[in-house]
Amino acid sequence: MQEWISEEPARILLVDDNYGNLVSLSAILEQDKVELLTAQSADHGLRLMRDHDVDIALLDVNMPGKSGLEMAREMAEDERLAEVPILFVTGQDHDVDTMRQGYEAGAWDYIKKPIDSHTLKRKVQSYLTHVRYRRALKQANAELQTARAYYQTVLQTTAEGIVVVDQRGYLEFINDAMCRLLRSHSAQLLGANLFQFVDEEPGSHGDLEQFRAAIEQGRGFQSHELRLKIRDEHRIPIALSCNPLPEPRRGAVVSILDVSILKYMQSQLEKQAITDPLTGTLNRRGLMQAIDVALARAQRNEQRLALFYMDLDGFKRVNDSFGHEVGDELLKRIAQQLRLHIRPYDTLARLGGDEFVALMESVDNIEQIAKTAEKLLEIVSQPQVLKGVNVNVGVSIGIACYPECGNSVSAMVQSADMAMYQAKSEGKRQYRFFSPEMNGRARARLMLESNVRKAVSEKELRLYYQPQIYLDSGRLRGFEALMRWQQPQAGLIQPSLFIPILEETGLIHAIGPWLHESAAHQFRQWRSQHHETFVMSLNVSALQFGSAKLIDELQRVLELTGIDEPWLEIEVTESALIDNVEFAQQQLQQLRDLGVRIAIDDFGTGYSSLAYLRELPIDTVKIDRSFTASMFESNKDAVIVQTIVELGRRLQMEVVAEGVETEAQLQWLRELGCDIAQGYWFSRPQPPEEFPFPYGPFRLPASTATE
Ligand SMILES: Nc1nc2c(ncn2[C@@H]2O[C@H](COP(=O)(O)O[C@H]3[C@@H](O)[C@H](n4cnc5c(=O)[nH]c(N)nc54)O[C@@H]3COP(=O)(O)O)[C@@H](O)[C@H]2O)c(=O)[nH]1
Repeated sequence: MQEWISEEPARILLVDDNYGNLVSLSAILEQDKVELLTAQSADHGLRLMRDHDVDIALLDVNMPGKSGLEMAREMAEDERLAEVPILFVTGQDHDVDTMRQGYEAGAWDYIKKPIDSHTLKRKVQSYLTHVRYRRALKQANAELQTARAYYQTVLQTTAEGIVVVDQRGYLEFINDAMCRLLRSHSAQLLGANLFQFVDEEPGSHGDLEQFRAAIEQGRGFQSHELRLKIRDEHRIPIALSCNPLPEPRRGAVVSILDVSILKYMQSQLEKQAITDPLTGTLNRRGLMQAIDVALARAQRNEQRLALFYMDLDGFKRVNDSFGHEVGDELLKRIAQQLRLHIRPYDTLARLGGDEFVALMESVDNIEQIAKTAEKLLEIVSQPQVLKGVNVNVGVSIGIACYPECGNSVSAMVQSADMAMYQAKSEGKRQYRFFSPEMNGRARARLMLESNVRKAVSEKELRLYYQPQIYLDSGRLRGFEALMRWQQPQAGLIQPSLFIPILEETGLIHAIGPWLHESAAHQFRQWRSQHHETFVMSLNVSALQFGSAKLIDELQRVLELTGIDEPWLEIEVTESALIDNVEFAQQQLQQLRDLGVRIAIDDFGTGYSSLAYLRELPIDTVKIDRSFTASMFESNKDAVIVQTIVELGRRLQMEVVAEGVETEAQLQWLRELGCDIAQGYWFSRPQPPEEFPFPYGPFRLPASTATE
């Protein structure tokens, strides 16, 4: 039998009180893919329909009891059965009214007996197809509803504002997040134009126009430079992304994210990157940016700019004496006071340590700048009480001006730095304007500095020795070791030229061990040839004296020589002691405990405080050679020399007169009772091989040698 249904299986209900009709209908419709349900009454048919999903029902119109029409009406009232197509099978010609009643009851069609099998099959197949389409449509519709609900949920619950706009920017859809961002309702917003809510960040590169063009031309676009205007009250930064709608729709989907927090965090990070955490002023990086901007502005407006480079004087002493907490407090206090005394729009920065920079824009003339510098000097020099202690520092200021000092950030900073250095080296607590000569000096210094570094690494430094002689006997008291630089091209270089550089670069610490060892080695060699003990004096600068390593270093040297005599003497200047008397006292005592003798160098040129002669463990006082040189010309200098000699005698300290060049000086010092002399009259400082050992005694002028 040829199959008349080519699609899915179908379930067909046949209802007829006549069993024969049921059999013949079944015979026509029967085939593999069809399941036939038969009933001989309407009620039975209804039961079957409630128990099974029926695709189509063929009902006899006239049946005893409940008719086909009544069954159809009952089906219409049942939601599940109402959609099942009904074909009335009838044996009579019905009038129009009866037919209409049938259709009203739910009939889809009529089929007349005797039944033409071909017509029946075609009709049944056509209604089955219809049923399937309807079911598929329903299914698709249900799926669509689900998808819609899904996307609706996504759209409405996302934190991103999402809108759909037409090509001119009019809003066609707006999600809840976007309504919340704009603090409005979708009903109020739909139909409005998106561009009335968007503007651009100052300094943006035309992002608003590009966004408008992208919407009009159906292109994608992204920006982080746009802002959302909220009720014309304020603006929030947004990240915006737009994508064109798929064809044939015109317009775009725009997603908008509030990035206020992100931008705030970003700005905080940027702020931190340019701020000094201790004082809250700008740091070096911030300052460089500020100078850059200020220079551009000054160029544009043809105005003068002044950069004040400030380095505190005596800050290290505060830190060493009172601790870092007080040091930090002082830096904070100074920053506050500087801020109060510069104009609100001027820039203040700390470059780390005790260096501050103030940048002043639109300054009219040099006098105004000088007045400001004087004010800054005065502010910083004010005594402060911090954590219960009195603190006093000063400041050295270097000033560089635009346009005089060039138009680059580095030129300005370097010039001000050089001028500050000049102010420091000329006595501190003052200000200096940068001058081109400073530049030349700075270059020369830089060259010298690199050469000094080379001198250390290439071992070009030497020790020369100058003898010290007892004035009563002419015997050798000892030697002062003096450093020299044997420069291959320039020859012998005096220490006043290179020792300051060794100190500023910290190289003095690197050469310390070599220097001490060389002197000790020399002493041991000479001591083995000399019949009496003598002293070896080493110069120790303020920086070396302040080093915590000095004691260990000298102990090592003493152990190295293994000579159990008080042979080692160190010469320190008054300024090295006066900087921190408490520390000096401890340091000197430790040296004394090691058996090291202490000499005060250049006595009379510094503070000459009698109190420290009493409090500090001092063995020797050296009269500065400037007094020796002028004691015959200046009565005052003669009195000073006489007083120092007298003081030494009374305090039981040895007195060494430096710079003795003439016999007359020698004679007079002997008459005064000065113990020891050192100077060219005996010998210039010389390399060790120039001294014959045993050395001395010196034959002193006859008239006085006998006294
Ligand atoms: N920290 C260190 N400082 C050192 C070291 N070596 C030297 N120095 C210091 O350098 C300063 C200059 O020293 P120098 O040029 O060697 O001058 C010394 C003598 O040459 C000079 N002198 C000695 N006698 C005379 C004289 O009769 N006339 C005259 N015009 N000059 C003379 O005096 C200097 C010795 O001075 P002083 O040290 O004060 O005793 C100098 O201050 C050294 O301290 C070093 O290794 N480390």
